[in-house]
Amino acid sequence: MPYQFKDLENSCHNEWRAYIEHSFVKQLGDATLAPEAFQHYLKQDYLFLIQFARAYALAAYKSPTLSDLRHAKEGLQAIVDVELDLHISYCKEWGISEQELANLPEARATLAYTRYVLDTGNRGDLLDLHVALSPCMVGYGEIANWLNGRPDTIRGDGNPYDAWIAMYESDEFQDAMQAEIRWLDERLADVSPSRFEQLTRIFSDATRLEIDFWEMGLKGSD
Ligand SMILES: Cc1ncc(CN)c(N)n1
Repeated sequence: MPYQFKDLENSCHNEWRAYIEHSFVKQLGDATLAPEAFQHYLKQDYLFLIQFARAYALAAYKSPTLSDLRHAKEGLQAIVDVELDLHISYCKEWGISEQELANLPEARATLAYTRYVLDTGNRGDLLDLHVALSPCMVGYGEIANWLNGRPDTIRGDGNPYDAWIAMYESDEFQDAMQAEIRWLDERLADVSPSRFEQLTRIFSDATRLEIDFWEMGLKGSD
């Protein structure tokens, strides 16, 4: 049976569910999240997105074919033109200026996650890098869908975090997520069991680092 992206999720089912259904996510959905926790998360996420844009640029550099290059360009564009733009205007609404964002120090959880992905991409090939990027791209789309299916989730004006959910349920983000899954499904179909084993380690590491990112937001850790 050829491997698929779903097999990566299944290989670390507990960590994946702990990431998708984290308390930070639940509180964001039912509007009980402390505003300070959200603001801390937003600031660090700006720094995170800048490093992730670099990782997509690295994917472009590592692309052997025009189609891989286009895929990397779409990932970079989704972060720079869609997510970061929305993020900056969203931060303004939460009282965080672009100037403040530009001068922030990175929290340890941000450093650990982003440098892990960049290092994995530098050491490995394009598939290693995309597997390391996938909990970010696929996870947030899945989180928006999971929140929408949860009875406790509040949508609309009654939830100050509604715009955050809207960003990740948007067609643009969901399309980018599906494109990433398709790209991975095509590549994973050809890998051997031992190669798949190596990739599950990368996927599990990146998923655990996503969990740490939520924890950093909840605890306000630097
Ligand atoms: C930490 C984190 N992970 C994922 C995403 C979604 N691109 C994000 N904005 N921030």
